[in-house]
Amino acid sequence: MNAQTHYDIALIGSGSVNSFPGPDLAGHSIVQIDRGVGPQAVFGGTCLNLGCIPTKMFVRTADLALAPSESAALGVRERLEGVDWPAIRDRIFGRIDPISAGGEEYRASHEDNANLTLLRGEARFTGPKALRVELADGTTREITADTIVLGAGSRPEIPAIDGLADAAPQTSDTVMRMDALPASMLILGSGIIAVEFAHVLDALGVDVTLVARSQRVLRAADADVSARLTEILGGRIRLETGLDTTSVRRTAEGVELRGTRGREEVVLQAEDVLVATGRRPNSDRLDVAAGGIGLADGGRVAVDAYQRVLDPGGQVLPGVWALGDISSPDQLKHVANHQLRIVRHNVLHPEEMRRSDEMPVPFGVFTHPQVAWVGRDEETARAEAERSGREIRVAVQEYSSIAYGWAMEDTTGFLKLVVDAESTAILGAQIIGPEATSLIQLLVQAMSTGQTARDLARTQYWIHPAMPELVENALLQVAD
Ligand SMILES: Cc1cc2nc3c(=O)[nH]c(=O)nc-3n(C[C@H](O)[C@H](O)[C@H](O)COP(=O)(O)OP(=O)(O)OC[C@H]3O[C@@H](n4cnc5c(N)ncnc54)[C@H](O)[C@@H]3O)c2cc1C
Ligand SMILES: NC(=O)c1ccc[n+]([C@@H]2O[C@H](COP(=O)([O-])OP(=O)(O)OC[C@H]3O[C@@H](n4cnc5c(N)ncnc54)[C@H](O)[C@@H]3O)[C@@H](O)[C@H]2O)c1
Repeated sequence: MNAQTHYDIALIGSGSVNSFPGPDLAGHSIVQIDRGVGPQAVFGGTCLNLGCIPTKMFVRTADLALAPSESAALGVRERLEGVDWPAIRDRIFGRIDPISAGGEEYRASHEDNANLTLLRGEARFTGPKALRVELADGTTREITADTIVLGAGSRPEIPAIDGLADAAPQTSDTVMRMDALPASMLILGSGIIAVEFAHVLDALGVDVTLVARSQRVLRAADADVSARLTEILGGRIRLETGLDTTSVRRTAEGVELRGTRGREEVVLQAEDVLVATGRRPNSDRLDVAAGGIGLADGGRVAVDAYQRVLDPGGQVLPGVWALGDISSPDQLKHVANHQLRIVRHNVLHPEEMRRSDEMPVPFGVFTHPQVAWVGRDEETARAEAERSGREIRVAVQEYSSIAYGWAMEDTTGFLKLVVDAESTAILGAQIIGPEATSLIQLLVQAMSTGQTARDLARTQYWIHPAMPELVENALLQVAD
């Protein structure tokens, strides 16, 4: 076993925490420990290699593949002549893989990183602020550090369903690099990953069946939005809602999923199965208990609003910080990036620390149509208003009521805006429809800067006839 090496700063991970080093830390000794993500244990974290970036490149491709089925309503006859899966996959990873490799090379050997040691392997706590790193070559290193920043992320959770793990299901870690598209795919789960991949695979010609325990997909969204998406996806793919999966088996033809709906037994078959039932934080792989670290719900590392790690008694563990999926209830890249900036600031300026929880967190779901939201849904806002004795106002604006909606011939999209009736403070907004993930940003900005619906509607020109008129018209409903 090697002697213990002490560093000023230990960083765990190469996703969001990879933005921690910088020229202003040149006088500090830093060790960055990274096991890598996915089957190839690649550098650079989930978003770049297995998450946001490749999925959205697939989604853009899928949107184009869907165009012929949508253009008919505008009097344009188009035909999809084919889908070249290897070309689609290799365009995407041909761009991403060199970025991952270049990022690793930069950390490992560029002079900018002369004060940084990169260890490719798995870190585990052996004591408070003490880590053992198992390197890829089987050797180990013992590390201690004054400051430890945990950015170890999360991984797909395979639920404890009879036979599922043995059936070697696809997950988001593997599905984007398949050798060939299957003819049919079962998707287990109905959250964000499930609805994004349902769109991608269906648009590329796969016969998709989505298996949901609940009656609606994307239940994290407002009930009306979730119901609308369920209706729309139900017109494109086979939706098996209200189904409790009891077993999954590999068969000679592919996979067989058995489940129950009430007293009815349901058997579904497909060439492959994709599991999208949530992601679990990697706190177990780090053995955080040995480091004296406390856990919050779902295996998350417990942190306070300054991203300081807490012990099991809720006390701050000095010098230990966490960010991103390992500690956050919102497993989103923009949240991880924001928390990275907060941690970096707080480590460098302990006398003027910043909180990480002062802005509303927006969600953008890149299915088809897109869904996005920020703040409260209608049901939550109503319940809160009832408790506080305040009143809310709700505006619903259909895309079909604005000029650009006519141009798009959109018949299903809408924005729902919830405001405080008196002040017109924006409490929440939900959008389902084209460019929802961009349109929501107007409302994210207003909520983050404290602009009311009245201010936002009346203190600027709104370009006519552009899509933001959807937002303007909803604001005008509540801004009198
Ligand atoms: C399919 C998919 C699509 C997504 N799309 C979006 C999207 O559109 N928008 C969005 O905002 N978010 C999206 N996300 C979520 C987003 O990818 C994550 O929230 C974000 O990447 C988390 O960043 P992180 O730095 O916390 O963790 P990661 O980027 O996962 O980094 C964790 C790092 O820790 C390392 N590590 C783990 N355990 C150890 C250990 N014991 N020792 C050493 N190293 C270790 C890993 O190698 C990795 O480098 C998506 C996720 C998935 C799976
Ligand atoms: N566009 C984006 O921002 C984006 C895209 C993809 C992923 N992500 C992040 O990744 C996280 C993980 O995504 P996800 O879709 O796996 O999780 P999720 O939490 O969005 O959805 C999980 C779904 O699986 C269901 N489920 C859980 N156990 C089940 C079981 N045994 N049988 C059937 N269904 C079961 C849940 O009811 C839920 O519908 C998301 O929470 C999100 O934060 C974000």
